Amino acid sequence: MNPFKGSIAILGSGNIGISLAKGLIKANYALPGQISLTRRNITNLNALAEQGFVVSADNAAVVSIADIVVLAVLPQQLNQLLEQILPVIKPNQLFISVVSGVSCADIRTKLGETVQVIRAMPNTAIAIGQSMTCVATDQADPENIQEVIRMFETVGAVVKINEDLMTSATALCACGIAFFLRAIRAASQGGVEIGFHADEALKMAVQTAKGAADLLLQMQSHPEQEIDKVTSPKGCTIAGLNEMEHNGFSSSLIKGIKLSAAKAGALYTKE
Ligand SMILES: NC(=O)C1=CN([C@@H]2O[C@H](COP(=O)(O)OP(=O)(O)OC[C@H]3O[C@@H](n4cnc5c(N)ncnc54)[C@H](O)[C@@H]3O)[C@@H](O)[C@H]2O)C=CC1
Ligand SMILES: O=C(O)[C@@H]1CCC=N1
Repeated sequence: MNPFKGSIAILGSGNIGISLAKGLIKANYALPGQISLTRRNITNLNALAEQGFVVSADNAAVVSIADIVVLAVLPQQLNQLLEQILPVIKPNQLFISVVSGVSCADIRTKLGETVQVIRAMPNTAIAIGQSMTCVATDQADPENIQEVIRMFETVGAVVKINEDLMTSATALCACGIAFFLRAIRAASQGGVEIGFHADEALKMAVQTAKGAADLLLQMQSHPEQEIDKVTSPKGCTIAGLNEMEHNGFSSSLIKGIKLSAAKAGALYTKE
């Protein structure tokens, strides 16, 4: 892998900003000294400073020297942040926004038409190189799109999508981590009811979920193909599965994902 040579500023180093920083280091995309992390209260970044990351509360200072700027604050915190950095941005500077519900055009409206804006929607598994990241832009240059795809490919899988699907990607992939985690927790709770200690039930549920995901990834098969191999006629799997469906298992996931997507599209207020 060809490491990135420039400097990266991650503005808003909370859950996803820190996960991204850790993932990029783990993947050898950059060295800690190439990555500046900002946050309102930087004492929360002491451990990362000790690992060699540049830590600062001064967004404008780090943007003024950055080749790539990652916007990783909450949607409701974005306008104030953009006002802070507006005086120091450089023409054609590359901005990667992971902020949900904010378009490339929204960001250019605040920073000016010369900046390059690409949106990325990773998930927290980026910290261990297992993100599903969707990337979209309206008018960024192809070489910048390639660099952003390369960056996120070092920390998981990447799909380039149309920008109008970014809120859907937020629900399915970024929120999706939480949905699958809750499913694993529920399975482990079921495991406790049928006789296992909580720790062993969780371990069994986690490995079983991992096996299910890996089956699909490695066999390139459809979930129902794999389900058909488990459901013996008159057996216990189909009995359990149908009971779950009678109680709305698939329907509940579908409805939750639809609601998340609608909410993701309404998180940002332009003014
Ligand atoms: N958490 C997740 O799994 C994902 C989150 N996102 C998006 O990433 C963004 C951040 O989400 P989280 O990391 O979960 O939120 P968070 O609340 O953990 O992190 C945001 C950070 O920004 C800092 N911040 C706020 N204003 C600032 C400013 N002016 N200057 C510097 N730092 C500032 C806050 O102190 C906080 O540490 C959101 O827009 C969210 O929609 C996208 C994909 C996944
Ligand atoms: O819950 C949220 O709003 C953010 C966006 C995607 C994941 N977390």
